[in-house]
Amino acid sequence: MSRSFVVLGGTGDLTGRLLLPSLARLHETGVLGDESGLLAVARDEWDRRAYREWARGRLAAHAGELPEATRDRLVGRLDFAARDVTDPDDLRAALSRVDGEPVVYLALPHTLFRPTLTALAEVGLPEGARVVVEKPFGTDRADARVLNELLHRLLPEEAVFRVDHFLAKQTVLDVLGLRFANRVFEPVWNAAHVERVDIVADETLGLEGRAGYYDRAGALRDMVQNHLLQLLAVVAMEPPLTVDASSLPARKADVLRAVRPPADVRAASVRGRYTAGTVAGRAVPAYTDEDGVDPARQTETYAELTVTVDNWRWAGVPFRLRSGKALGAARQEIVVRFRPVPHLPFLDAEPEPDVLRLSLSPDAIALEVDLNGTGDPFDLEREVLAARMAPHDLPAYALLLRELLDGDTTPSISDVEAEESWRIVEPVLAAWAAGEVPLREYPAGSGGPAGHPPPPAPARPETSA
Ligand SMILES: NC(=O)C1=CN([C@@H]2O[C@H](COP(=O)(O)OP(=O)(O)OC[C@H]3O[C@@H](n4cnc5c(N)ncnc54)[C@H](OP(=O)(O)O)[C@@H]3O)[C@@H](O)[C@H]2O)C=CC1
Ligand SMILES: O=C1O[C@H](COP(=O)(O)O)[C@@H](O)[C@H](O)[C@H]1O
Repeated sequence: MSRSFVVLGGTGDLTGRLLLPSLARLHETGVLGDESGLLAVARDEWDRRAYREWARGRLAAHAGELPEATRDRLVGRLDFAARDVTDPDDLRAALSRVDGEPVVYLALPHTLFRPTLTALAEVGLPEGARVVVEKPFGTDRADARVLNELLHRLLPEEAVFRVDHFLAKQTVLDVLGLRFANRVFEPVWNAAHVERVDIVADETLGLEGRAGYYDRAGALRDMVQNHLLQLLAVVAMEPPLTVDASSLPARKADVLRAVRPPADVRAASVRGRYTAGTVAGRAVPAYTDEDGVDPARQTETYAELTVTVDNWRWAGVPFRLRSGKALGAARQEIVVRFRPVPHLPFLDAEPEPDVLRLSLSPDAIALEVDLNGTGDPFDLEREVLAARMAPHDLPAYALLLRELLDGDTTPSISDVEAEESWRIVEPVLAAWAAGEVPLREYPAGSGGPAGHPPPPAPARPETSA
């Protein structure tokens, strides 16, 4: 049976910047066979020719490394339907354009998942269909529950793919290898040896024309509720029996169940929004001056949250999650800080405890340790044992699309995880909405809201081990 790929939200930023380039790669490698139909759906009054022109431009901008002939082969296969996907008749008409088992990808603003799945449940899907839902999975926990019910009415859980592309990033996959394929880390991977964990996703990008989605999401829903909590889950989970769809999501779900939201949201969270500034020499307007932003929504572009994982392994260890837009420096990393040694046999020395940095961009791992220096043999000096990984053959989105086209849900978020993640952030969203935590302003290009510096930068430029 042939497969078709249907993107609902086929003119959006995600489709143009990440999905089309990934599809072009997969088409080239044969994962996406020539028999597969490719259909994009959005409300724009375009025809197939106009859509192909748009797609050609997106591919030139975001997949320039692929030969033009490769990009053109994908473009030549694209079909477009100008339809409202929340309308069952429109959706039925759009789906009737493809044959075979459809993979229906909801590349839509999160507020549209419910009306779209409701329409899809009315239209129905053929045997063998799959549904892919982007993040954040709904608007809150109640909405996520409804989404899960709608999905389960349509399909078995094995045919549902809740996307979190951070799970397909190389360093995140490397955390599994590092922890579970080596003897040295796991014995110290617990509260007895780890003092704190920082999970950071600082971006230099601003809104990038995405107000339609972002202004109703904000940094907490856009990054913390999903990507950063998934990183926390991968770092903190118990060893899975096997790295597969039955074990990995279940072990992550255990961690998320154990995460305790902060009792004092005011003390444990920071909420910020950028004002006008300069990022890497580029003038950035204030968030509130961006097209489509409604300042009355008080949407945050910076979110920070500290939680604990209340289980045997992690009791008492703070996990600080932080993400912001239009910051001065881009940084994506997981930083594991170890406790000091129980007794230091070096008189007068006050070394920093060990730090393990797992960098997602670029993909690199660095262990900062204290060694006897090159000068006085009994003095301590900070050294960095570092490894930088060559890029994966496939970028994260292409890897995810390959897995979902194969029907492997190992890197998917389970229904339980999706709902638990909302449970964790909901008290924070409620406190923020009630104005209990001030919305602090920070200039674009700065380090974030004043008084909340990022975790210390690496000890010194990395050298390859
Ligand atoms: N952009 C990114 O970097 C990333 C985005 N994501 C996720 O992807 C999803 C989409 O984000 P993004 O692409 O940025 O959002 P955009 O606002 O850029 O795109 C939304 C798309 O949905 C379409 N759409 C909206 N309403 C309807 C409707 N009723 N019927 C049919 N089509 C509709 C829009 O077209 P039109 O309005 O013309 O109908 C457009 O094609 C979000 O869930 C986001 O979290 C995930 C990772 C990265
Ligand atoms: O999901 C999202 O992720 C991107 C950051 O992902 P990256 O792979 O480019 O690091 C973020 O910019 C966007 O706001 C968010 O929707």
